[in-house]
Amino acid sequence: MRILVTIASRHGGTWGIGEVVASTLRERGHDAELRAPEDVTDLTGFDAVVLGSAVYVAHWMPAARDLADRLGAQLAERPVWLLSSGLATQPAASANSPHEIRDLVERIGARGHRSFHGRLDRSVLSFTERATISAARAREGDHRDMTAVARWAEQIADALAPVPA
Ligand SMILES: Cc1cc2nc3c(=O)[nH]c(=O)nc-3n(C[C@H](O)[C@H](O)[C@H](O)COP(=O)(O)O)c2cc1C
Repeated sequence: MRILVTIASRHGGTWGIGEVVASTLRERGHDAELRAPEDVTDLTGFDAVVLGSAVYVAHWMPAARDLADRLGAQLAERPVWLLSSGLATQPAASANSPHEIRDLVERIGARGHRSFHGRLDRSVLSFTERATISAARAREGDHRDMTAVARWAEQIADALAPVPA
């Protein structure tokens, strides 16, 4: 199947998660394309979509939210999986606007949503970002679990092409 993996990322950490999703889907025989949401204008030709975003100040990035708004009807016609990447240490239910994700899951009938730990490198942050993050107790470093990402992508690959009984 032809699968679009579209990921909003500011500093590249979530994009790297998207790369692992796309390469895992390819290893499982799918034709996966990785694109930034702002480069996606139409879903024609794609059989399924993985849409994801880094989380900043409790929200998905505008480019990912904008894609969900612009192409909501087309997303609703296809199998869609959502992913978020952030460093929130609170339980998922009290962090990162779970109601927004829940609304989106319902609106487009997404098959699922998965949160993955992200990456924080203070040296690449802007002055404003550093000021924002200093109030939070976010741990510096790369906390991405690419094995877990690949496993999740394998489940998507299998759901789209079930092994015949
Ligand atoms: C200014 C700033 C605000 C952030 N806000 C959140 C947040 O609200 N929730 C969260 O889980 N992670 C938050 N993070 C952590 C990022 O989501 C994490 O670093 C992520 O991996 C960044 O992805 P990117 O490299 O794709 O941009 C924040 C990071 C920064 C620098």
